[in-house]
Amino acid sequence: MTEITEDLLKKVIVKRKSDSYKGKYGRILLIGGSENYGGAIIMSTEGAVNAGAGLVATATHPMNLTALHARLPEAMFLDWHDAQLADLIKKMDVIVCGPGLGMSDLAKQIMVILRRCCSEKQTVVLDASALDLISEDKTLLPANAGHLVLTPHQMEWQRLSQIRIPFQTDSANIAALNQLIPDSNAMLVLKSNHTHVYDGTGQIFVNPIGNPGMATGGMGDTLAGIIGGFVAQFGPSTETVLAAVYMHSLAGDLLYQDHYVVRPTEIAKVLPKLMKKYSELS
Ligand SMILES: NC(=O)C1=CN([C@@H]2O[C@H](COP(=O)(O)OP(=O)(O)OC[C@H]3O[C@@H](n4cnc5c(N)ncnc54)[C@H](OP(=O)(O)O)[C@@H]3O)[C@@H](O)[C@H]2O)[C@@H](O)CC1
Ligand SMILES: Nc1ncnc2c1ncn2[C@@H]1O[C@H](COP(=O)(O)OP(=O)(O)O)[C@@H](O)[C@H]1O
Ligand SMILES: [Mg+2]
Repeated sequence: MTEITEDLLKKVIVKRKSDSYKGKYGRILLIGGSENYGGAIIMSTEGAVNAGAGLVATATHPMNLTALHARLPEAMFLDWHDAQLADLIKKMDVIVCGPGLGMSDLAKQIMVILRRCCSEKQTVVLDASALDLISEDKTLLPANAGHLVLTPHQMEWQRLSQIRIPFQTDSANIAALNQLIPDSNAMLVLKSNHTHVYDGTGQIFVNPIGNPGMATGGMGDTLAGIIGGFVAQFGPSTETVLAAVYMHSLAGDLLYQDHYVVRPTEIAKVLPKLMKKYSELS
């Protein structure tokens, strides 16, 4: 097992080249946010924008439009009922699906569209309801994606893997991941107070940082957006995902020094400054 270290941030977060434009930092689509869970996809989107994705679009329930744009005019919006969703998915480098998506028939249809439209050039990050929908119907897994990153908390992983929380050992988790997705391009980010990350080749990484101030609704939604934003601009490697996991907790620890509770939106807020610092050390 390998501990993720700060050095990885210096390696992954490189200085931006003068000779570049938004298209060089990745296109990302975030899908989620039903009537009751609009905040989830807004927090994910905030994670992706502040992590530096070049172009960000959000497909969500139309009632979230005003709130989304009030916080994030940087994000493009698509009504998730719109038939253009399929074409939009095809144009993206990264798709994050699940935060606040819910378990409705429409949510299932969206998963079917995602599975049909994603391709080997793309990374799909699956979180929250997307994982729960796959637990109910494994055929919804977007297996054609070039890279898949699953980000369950322990209960979501229990539903998906059928391994009860006390029995979620590294060896059991690796076996379940390989059974679910035989492709070595899949990663499992199993979130907890010490998140373990498994890549498809059997390597195990542990995140040694983070704090209980981060036990706040929306913290995982934000992480999914940060992972997506990192992959969009730094490429779909194991190191990129590990750096995103570490950066999320590092921001949390920084805030926890003088905050009793760490708000997910505050994590997103400090990202650009922290990323600047590490890019100058690279
Ligand atoms: N602002 C918004 O819009 C927000 C919207 N959100 C959206 O809500 C949707 C549902 O997601 P969810 O995570 O809230 O619910 P679910 O998957 O049922 O898990 C809770 C159950 O699992 C159990 N549990 C055991 N271990 C656990 C662990 N380590 N971590 C967490 N839970 C653990 C836990 O046990 P208990 O608390 O009862 O002890 C409980 O029984 C999803 O779409 C998400 O994106 C949220 O992100 C919040 C902010
Ligand atoms: N006690 C803790 N110590 C460190 N990190 C924590 C702790 N509690 C929660 N986290 C982090 O917060 C996030 C919670 O994710 P999740 O349960 O999916 O949140 P949500 O669905 O509400 O957005 C994970 O990244 C997890 O590692
Ligand atoms: Mg979650």
